[in-house]
Amino acid sequence: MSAAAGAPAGAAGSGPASPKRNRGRKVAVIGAGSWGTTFAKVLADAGCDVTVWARRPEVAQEIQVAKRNTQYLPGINLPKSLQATSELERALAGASLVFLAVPSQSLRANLGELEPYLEPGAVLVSLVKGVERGTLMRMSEVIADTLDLEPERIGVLSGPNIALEIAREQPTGAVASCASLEAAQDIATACAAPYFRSYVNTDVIGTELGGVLKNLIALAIGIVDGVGYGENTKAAIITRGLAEMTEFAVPQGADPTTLAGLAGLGDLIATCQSPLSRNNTAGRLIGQGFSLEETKEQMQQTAEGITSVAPVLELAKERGVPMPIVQQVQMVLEGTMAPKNLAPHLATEDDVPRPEMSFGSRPGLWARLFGRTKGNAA
Ligand SMILES: NC(=O)C1=CN([C@@H]2O[C@H](COP(=O)(O)OP(=O)(O)OC[C@H]3O[C@@H](n4cnc5c(N)ncnc54)[C@H](OP(=O)(O)O)[C@@H]3O)[C@@H](O)[C@H]2O)C=CC1
Ligand SMILES: O=C(CO)COP(=O)(O)O
Repeated sequence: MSAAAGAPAGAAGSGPASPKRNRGRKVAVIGAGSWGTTFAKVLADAGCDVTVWARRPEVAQEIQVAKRNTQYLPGINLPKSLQATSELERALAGASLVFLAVPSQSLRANLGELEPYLEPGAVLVSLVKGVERGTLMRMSEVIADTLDLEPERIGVLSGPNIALEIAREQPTGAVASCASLEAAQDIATACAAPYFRSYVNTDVIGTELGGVLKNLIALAIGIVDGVGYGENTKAAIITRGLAEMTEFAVPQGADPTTLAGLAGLGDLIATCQSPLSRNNTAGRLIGQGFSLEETKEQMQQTAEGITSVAPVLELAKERGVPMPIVQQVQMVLEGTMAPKNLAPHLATEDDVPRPEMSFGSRPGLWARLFGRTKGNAA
């Protein structure tokens, strides 16, 4: 069992986060889209000396000079101290922590490009919520596979973190995770801004999968919203979606309590409720009758769920885990199921109605989830 999430790192008995704690600490953010730019602001507001890398020089220039990123964060003033560049070497010079905020399908190539400039001992932290097509790897696995780093140098940070809300300094929490609890605490401390606090754990698999899987459920929510179904339907999808996320993640080594926390349920709620969510928005367009291609054309930003559906279902099939909601999302995306039929198929197609929790038929999973076998349940 991984270390349980405790008090937010850096918060114990110390009152509000103090930027002094991070003074002089050089960190880098790779990717200057909505989340990369927002997270760079969080790190700067936590007192770090931050450089964000943008692949387009004009984006780097706008952040560096005007302290704005109008394409991704309209109306947001960025901290004066925030530096930006389109040169990886400059971004990574002296950085002990490197936060990765690019789309999942480009991460492997980006890692290859940045490798020559990494400082010895630098810790890489994925902010990415996707799975690599083809390899079916989570992003921490892609990092390990590409850079051959020890687990203590690979972290993830995830949670209910809609970028624009955080850029407006609306308070929220996250989970920083690493095989080394000390490294997780270090990551959490680096981004401890007054409006952004992180809990820590060593459950990298659960923390990472929470962020990946909630996107798929948010697509389903968007679809039924686009169809015009109401709150009962959405509540059923969120609840069954969490069960589906947990049944998928736990056999892969995730701690069920992680899925019940900020990186699972918390992010699921935020993404399913927010009209700012790109996955939710993409689903809504499809529910309204747009094709997948038309939807992709309309989306200006990354909706990771669209690319994660296939690899997640492949993994689920390999492991014999039923994922009826995600399966139906795939059918709707492929055009083989009408959006209005997603919810009626929601619960089960079994001839005999079954219990809400299906872990009972798999005693090992039941024991992992609840610390006891079904037979000796209190
Ligand atoms: N936005 C959010 O609220 C949150 C997002 N995330 C996750 O963060 C990750 C990044 O998403 P987000 O910032 O929102 O996405 P955006 O679509 O807002 O931005 C994507 C960024 O990646 C860059 N990019 C695109 N393709 C490449 C490439 N091939 N090589 C290098 N850079 C590339 C884009 O550059 P360019 O502008 O030049 O196209 C842009 O800077 C995703 O996995 C997402 O799930 C996690 C938490 C919150
Ligand atoms: O991950 C997110 C919130 O935690 C952002 O969700 P979207 O990618 O759907 O916008």
